[in-house]
Amino acid sequence: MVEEEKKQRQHKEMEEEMMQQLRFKATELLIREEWKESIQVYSHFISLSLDSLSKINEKSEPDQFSKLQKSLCLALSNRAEAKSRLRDFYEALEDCDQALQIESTHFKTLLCKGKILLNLNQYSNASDCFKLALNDLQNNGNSEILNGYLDRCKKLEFQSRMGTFDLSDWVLNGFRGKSPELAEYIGSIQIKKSENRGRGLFSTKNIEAGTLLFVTKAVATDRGILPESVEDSKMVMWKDFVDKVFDAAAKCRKTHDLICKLSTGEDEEGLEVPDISLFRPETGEEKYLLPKEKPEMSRILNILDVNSLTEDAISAKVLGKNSDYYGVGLWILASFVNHSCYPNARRLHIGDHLMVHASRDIKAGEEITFAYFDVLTPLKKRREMSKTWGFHCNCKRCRFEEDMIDHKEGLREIEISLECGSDSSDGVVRLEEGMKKWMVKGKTEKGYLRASFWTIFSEVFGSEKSMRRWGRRIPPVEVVGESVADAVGCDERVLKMVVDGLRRNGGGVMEMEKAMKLGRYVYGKVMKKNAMKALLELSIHEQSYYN
Ligand SMILES: C[S@@+](CC[C@H](N)C(=O)[O-])C[C@H]1O[C@@H](n2cnc3c(N)ncnc32)[C@H](O)[C@@H]1O
Repeated sequence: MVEEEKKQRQHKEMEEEMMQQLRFKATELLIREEWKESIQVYSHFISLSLDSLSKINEKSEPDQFSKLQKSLCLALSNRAEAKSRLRDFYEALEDCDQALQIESTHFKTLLCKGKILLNLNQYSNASDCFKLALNDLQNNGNSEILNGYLDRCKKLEFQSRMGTFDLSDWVLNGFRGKSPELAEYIGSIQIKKSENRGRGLFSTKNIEAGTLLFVTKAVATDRGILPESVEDSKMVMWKDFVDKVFDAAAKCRKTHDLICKLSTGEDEEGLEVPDISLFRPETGEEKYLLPKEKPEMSRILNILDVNSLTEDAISAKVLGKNSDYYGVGLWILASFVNHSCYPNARRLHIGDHLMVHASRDIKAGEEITFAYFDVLTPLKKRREMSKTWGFHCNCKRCRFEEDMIDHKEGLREIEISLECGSDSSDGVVRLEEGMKKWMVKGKTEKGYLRASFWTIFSEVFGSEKSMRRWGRRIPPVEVVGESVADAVGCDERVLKMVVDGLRRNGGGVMEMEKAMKLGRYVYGKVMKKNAMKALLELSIHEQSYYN
């Protein structure tokens, strides 16, 4: 009997020794930031601890039980930290919850959980964690850090609720340092059926130009500065990007299910119309679930073909990056926005966030659209581009121009001379005089046509020689610019030309106000006046600024 007891004690001691060594090893790997290896060792330790705990009677061996529980809690907490570093957020949250079941106020775990929730845009849940940690006695000396996190949660929660974003400091600092931390936000929008274009995003009230419509964080992005072999590099980036999206869908049920709601380009009319509340940052399972099934690679590829956006597209603006920068990404809510050749929204890329704002005034119930390709081009070119996207754009502007080209003499000739690349600067005069002859009276319709022949307008307005020749026979730059901006939304090129023109003409306060108005169309109301002024300066000197 004594012999048996001795054997048992020896076995137990050996087991304890082994666990101690495992714990040391795992901690060492964690300190060395070898996350994967550390997770493996912690997992071994955790399963041994659970096994030992199941064999101990809590009542007869309370000290041993409590000691084991404590080290299990710490191991779960550390494994959560390592998993979160690998962005396995949902698995990490499961570990946090298990640790908190053992010790509901465990400081390290609450801090880790709060940081993960903040990353997942669950600001108020994150805030609850930091508050609990702040109340905990173990937080000795960490109050400052916790209060810092609480302030961030408060700021992001406010942004997310009110849609008040301010990029002024970052802009005025010349985009130095990390891009500002942004919340996700959903303004006055809803998803509805769009006539002949599957589903689309619609405004639920009248919206003023510049107002933010939504801010959303990428599921995944891939970016870089493009070297010489551009196409090869784009292919490598695309593969990397596909893997990241697949990985994100495999790790989280909510992401997987939302991605699966996106169009694969087939049978769009029959697709379900999801409720906008599904996309709110705080909507989500309390339990952090893995997808029911593995994502289907062929489906993901089709979805990415139809929905991924490039950051450097002409209809977008990436703040704080130089011009040879290329980025591709998937932003779920933005994937419900259809294209129009007279779009009323624009996108701004800040870090991983996409901010979409009204680039013209939008009426309640109107569909929100942005341009998938350059819309400052003639109808024929736009037709070619929408074909490569797999659809035929039948928007009001396209229908109007089709009718004009078919019935008004002279318009097709201007288009052809522009296509031939010959000196077509007289085209602006032919167009302006043609519009009088063709009885094009509306400001919007004039804006449509001027937008289509933007290239020749910019050539004439940009050349002193052409201005001397044609200048008196065409409207001033700000009239043309404003009509284009009001009809098809402003664009950086339009803005630059108008600001240049105003400056050349010695623009005063009124002119500056006009430029500021166009600036808000391009960048949205996300910065104060002085930052916008600095940005307008940059749009003029962009080349020298980045060199
Ligand atoms: C990013 S999705 C936009 C949302 C999509 N309508 C849906 O129901 O999920 C892009 C697809 O929408 C359709 N689409 C977008 N703009 C369109 C337009 N102007 N005319 C026709 N179809 C359009 C095309 O099928 C395109 O491949």
